[in-house]
Amino acid sequence: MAERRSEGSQDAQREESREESREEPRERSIYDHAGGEEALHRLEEIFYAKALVDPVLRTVFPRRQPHHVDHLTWFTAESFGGPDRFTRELGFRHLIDVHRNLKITDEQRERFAALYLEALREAGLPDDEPFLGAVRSHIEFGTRVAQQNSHAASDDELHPLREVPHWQWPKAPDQSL
Ligand code: HEM
Repeated sequence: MAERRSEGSQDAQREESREESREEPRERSIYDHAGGEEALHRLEEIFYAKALVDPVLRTVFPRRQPHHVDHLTWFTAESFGGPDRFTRELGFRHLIDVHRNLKITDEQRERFAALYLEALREAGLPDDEPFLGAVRSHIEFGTRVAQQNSHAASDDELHPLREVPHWQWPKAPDQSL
């Protein structure tokens, strides 16, 4: 039978997790800081539910695609320093292909980014500035790449990115001194 924790040791555990949350975010991967696969999956699920009913995005997301949330989770996990499942199982070329010819408008790109940040809050992911900064820049960059690729009439017009980007923590203010 599992040993029951005494009141004292529960207090110690709570104290320990408070200590952990005070840990400098940049000391671990963005993926671990976010809460790993489970947290990112929750975020993508909330985001996708919003996108599917959004009037601005309805034309690009007319119906639920069964793999969308999983694939988005794999991509984000890999980009944030987690497992490289997206590259191993799908490959970056797949990402280019799915956005081709979508003709994403500025309004759609901006709405996609806004809903993503809304979902981030609702999913209960960390809300410290370094993490929010990393997600904002990741989504800003990613939506621009997707938009450019969605209009490319030939391969020459594609964004030059050819692999899942490895996102970094934003620079701490004191590092720029
Ligand atoms: C950071 C930006 C973005 C990332 C990381 C991303 C990633 C992905 C991924 C992983 C898929 C799944 C492909 C599959 O199921 O195999 C996908 C599909 C798709 N994306 Fe994006 N995307 C981004 C931006 C956008 C934007 C701005 C739009 C349109 C406003 C868009 C529209 C779509 C559509 C329509 C599909 C295909 C249909 C579907 O799976 O629902 N994406 N994207």
